Amino acid sequence: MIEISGLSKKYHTAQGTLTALDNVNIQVKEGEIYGVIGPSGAGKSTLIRTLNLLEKPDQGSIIINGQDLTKVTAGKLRNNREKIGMIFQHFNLLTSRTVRGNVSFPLEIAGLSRNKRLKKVAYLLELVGLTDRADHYPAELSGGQKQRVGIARALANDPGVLLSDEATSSLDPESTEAVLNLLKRIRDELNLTIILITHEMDVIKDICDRVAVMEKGKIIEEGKVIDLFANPQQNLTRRFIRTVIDYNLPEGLNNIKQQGQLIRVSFMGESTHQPLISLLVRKFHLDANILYGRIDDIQGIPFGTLILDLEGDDQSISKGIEFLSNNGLSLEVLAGE
Ligand SMILES: Nc1ncnc2c1ncn2[C@@H]1O[C@H](COP(=O)(O)OP(=O)(O)OP(=O)(O)O)[C@@H](O)[C@H]1O
Repeated sequence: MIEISGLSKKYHTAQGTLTALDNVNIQVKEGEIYGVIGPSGAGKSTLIRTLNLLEKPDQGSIIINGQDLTKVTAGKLRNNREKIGMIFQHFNLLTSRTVRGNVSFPLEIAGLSRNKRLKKVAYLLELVGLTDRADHYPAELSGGQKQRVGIARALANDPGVLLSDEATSSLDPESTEAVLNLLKRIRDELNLTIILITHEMDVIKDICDRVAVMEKGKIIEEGKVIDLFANPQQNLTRRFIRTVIDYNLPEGLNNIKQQGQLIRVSFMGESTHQPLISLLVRKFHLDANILYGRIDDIQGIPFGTLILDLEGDDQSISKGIEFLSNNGLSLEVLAGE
């Protein structure tokens, strides 16, 4: 369990004081993949650097398994760092070492015997599917393979926590999928806790259990990924969601003469199995014209979006909207007559 409480960090520059982290509170459960998403400058890297013990926060605590990392003395820093693995956007591999040499490096620093190192490296390369590349140099690998070396190296000292800093941002879609699948697999096999920072909502949608949305150093929204998709509260969250699920009315439909009240309905899981729209029409004597609809898949859960043009008297429309809302659908009124 990771408990980040009241974390704050200011930078004092010639231009003035900049608040990079502003009272950040996050709890991550063991074995969870927790995403932090935000635009450039939101404070994501600063958050990772404080978790990584590369920077001290001005205030707050980071408690991992009962120990407050912000209170760790210099002598114990290395021990604690070993328990937190890290992977990077640009891999940070040693170009003059082979794949084997790169994965072996943290074990050499930890003082493991040659025999033990060889065994451990062989196990790690097997785990990430790179046994046949052991004697290659980083320059001879694809981006996805380089990141898998980075993952093997990060796992060398058996960390309980893995920090991922934009680890798929410079990869093509196929390699991104392979790396994300690998992260999911090692989480399952090793019961790792993963904190992942990204500016890509696709990554959050694919592998995160929960997510925090960051803006200007603050967490502005937080929750289960599926709940955030179904019912985003903040404009920034909606903007991120629209990068993966574009639920705006397609352009060609913008000119259609709307007859009644336009609403966007989002539904997921159980509610996709109920005939709520036909119930709405029958119960409240409304006409519902479906202008647009799509069903996406979020981590195996169907997530649907419909844009309806509801026609009827005002009171029936209000009651109908209430009915949909009471039945677990998330609604947004787009425009009225
Ligand atoms: N060492 C530093 N000195 C001064 N200001 C800094 C320093 N590091 C970060 N900042 C500032 O703190 C704010 C948060 O930066 P941070 O790098 O954490 O954001 P980010 O969300 O990771 O952005 P990006 O996605 O572009 O990497 C920014 O306004 C940045 O300019």
